[in-house]
Amino acid sequence: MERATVIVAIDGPSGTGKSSTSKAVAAQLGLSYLDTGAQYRAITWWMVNNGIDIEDPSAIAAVAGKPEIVSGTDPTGPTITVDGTDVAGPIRTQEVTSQVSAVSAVPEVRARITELQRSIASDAENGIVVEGRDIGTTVLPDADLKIFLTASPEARAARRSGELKGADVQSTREALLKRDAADSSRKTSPLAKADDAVEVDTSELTLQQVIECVVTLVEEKRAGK
Ligand SMILES: Nc1ncnc2c1ncn2[C@@H]1O[C@H](COP(=O)(O)OP(=O)(O)OP(=O)(O)O)[C@@H](O)[C@H]1O
Ligand SMILES: Nc1ccn([C@H]2C[C@H](O)[C@@H](COP(=O)(O)O)O2)c(=O)n1
Repeated sequence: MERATVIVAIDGPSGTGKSSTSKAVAAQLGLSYLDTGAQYRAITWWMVNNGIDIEDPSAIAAVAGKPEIVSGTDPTGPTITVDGTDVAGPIRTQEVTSQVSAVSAVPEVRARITELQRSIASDAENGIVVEGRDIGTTVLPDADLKIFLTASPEARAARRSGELKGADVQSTREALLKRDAADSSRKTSPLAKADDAVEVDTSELTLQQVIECVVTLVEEKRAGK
């Protein structure tokens, strides 16, 4: 029998296609969509804007509860605001990207954002696709379906360089690997594949093929297979 709601967790390193895949799958299946990386970027943006010393975890922890972060979960037009300000653009700057791993490693930040993520997921009436680094392992360990996307560093760097309009592939590759290493080695809920996640290597797949693969997995779950 087909189940009414479905919770899908999609994790993986940077540039493996989590956001593109999750948005498309959610739109196709009528589910909500949550980009948890955008939430960590938003809190990092707030820390930078408020002059918080990013090198000092206790300073970050002391103010982790202050910013109000609101995520819109329509996959065709996801939104993110901090204290009512639209930060969808500013959270993608190099300044934020280079500091987000340090901010997201602070346990008080993770506790705050994890609580927000669980609340958004439980409010999603038709189900939700939630993408990030620790969704299957920590945020939603009871998700109906867990996917772990991977891709070679070369494929990921080529994709990102294309997005950044010809940025140097080698330095893009190094920056990706540096962020992955920081995200995988932090003590609190590091980037990791859940034991029961389905791993999909996207290196040789088109985005459309990855989307079809995930849609099929969700439909099988919904059908109770
Ligand atoms: N299978 C694929 N083949 C080719 N390009 C892809 C594929 N999947 C995603 N892309 C492209 O790669 C880039 C990165 O994808 P996306 O932002 O979805 O990755 P991500 O895993 O969410 O990254 P991050 O964790 O850094 O936010 C985008 O330009 C996207 O269009
Ligand atoms: N569940 C998550 C999602 C993201 N992060 C951190 C680590 C990433 O480097 C950063 C930005 O994510 P992106 O926009 O690249 O997906 O946010 C995390 O710790 N946990």
